[in-house]
Amino acid sequence: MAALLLRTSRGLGACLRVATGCPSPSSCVVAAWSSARWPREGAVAWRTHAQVRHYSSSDKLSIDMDDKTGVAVLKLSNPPVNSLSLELLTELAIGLDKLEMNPSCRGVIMTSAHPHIFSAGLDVSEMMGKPTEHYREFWRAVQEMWLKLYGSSLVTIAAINGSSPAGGCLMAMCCDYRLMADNPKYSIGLNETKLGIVAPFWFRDTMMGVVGTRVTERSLQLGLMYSPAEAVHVGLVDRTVPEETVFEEARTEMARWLKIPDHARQITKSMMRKTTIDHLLAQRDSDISNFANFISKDSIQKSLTAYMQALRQPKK
Ligand SMILES: CCCC/C=C\CC(=O)SCCNC(=O)CCNC(=O)[C@H](O)C(C)(C)COP(=O)(O)OP(=O)(O)OC[C@H]1O[C@@H](n2cnc3c(N)ncnc32)[C@H](O)[C@@H]1OP(=O)(O)O
Repeated sequence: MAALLLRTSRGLGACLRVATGCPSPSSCVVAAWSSARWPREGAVAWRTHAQVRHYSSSDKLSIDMDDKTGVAVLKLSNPPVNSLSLELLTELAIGLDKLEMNPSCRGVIMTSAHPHIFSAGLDVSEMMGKPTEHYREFWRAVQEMWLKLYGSSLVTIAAINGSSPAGGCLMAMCCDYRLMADNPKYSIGLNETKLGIVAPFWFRDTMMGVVGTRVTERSLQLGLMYSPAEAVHVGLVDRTVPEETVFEEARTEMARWLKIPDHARQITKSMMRKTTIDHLLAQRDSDISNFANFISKDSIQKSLTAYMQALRQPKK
């Protein structure tokens, strides 16, 4: 059973089942079955070039999987700023799920198709002037993307080739390793308080896992955005590299991680992240209600409107 699990159902939950004994054999069987049926008909457009398979059901995200190296490249492609709309979040969760189920996939490099911006974070327009049901659906999609990325058993490397505020920083922090272009014009951080909103506990926990409690407390309260050099200094980014080499450096870093036997690395990763994941899973519905209530408040809607207006002003 352990060997079967490792090959077929590889989320971090499955890794810990291998270590501790599988409490849910039926879910393991379902995962193996859906893996065998992937890709689902109609859901995915396929092209095959030698050993590189391109699959995507959206023009906002491209995923190229190289069967020979076991490395997939996931590129965000939602102009102008790769904001995380409901559609893109949904595509991300589906794409990550497919990679997780693909037995030849061992690692993912996440990057942006657009120069200068990794991701502007959550699409603010999804959080403004919409009915409560929309906020609930949107927030569930944010949670789902986080669960898939933070809970991935694959090696995940963020090749941060531009600015990465808020939800963009969250995605990067979910990865196992972060490389950032050394361009001082770029910045990264959780700036939620500057929009008058509050990063939820699982954003906080993710950041604490990367930079520790003190830096998280200061960064979150002040909504700090860090230059690439500052981000390395506080441990938010592992290293900066010349802008034109971000992707190649990510590949080299990936090769280093792939030298570690998958099962040992996966179980270790699972041990590190399981408590944080379980915390959200236990409070998923109340977290959605909290978000929907908070974001619907008039005062918060006014704050977001003012922030977006300021963003639209010509830059000095
Ligand atoms: C209770 C809630 C808890 C958690 C919630 C939220 C987490 C989040 O992720 S909230 C989103 C926070 N994001 C930001 O604050 C980023 C804001 N954007 C920027 O700082 C800059 O746009 C950026 C540095 C990314 C890029 O700068 P520029 O290249 O100079 O582009 P522009 O600023 O001119 O923007 C172009 C265009 O995009 C619109 N935009 C930018 N960010 C967003 C966004 N996050 N959502 C929606 N739209 C966004 C911007 O308004 C411009 O629009 P137009 O003026 O209509 O062209």
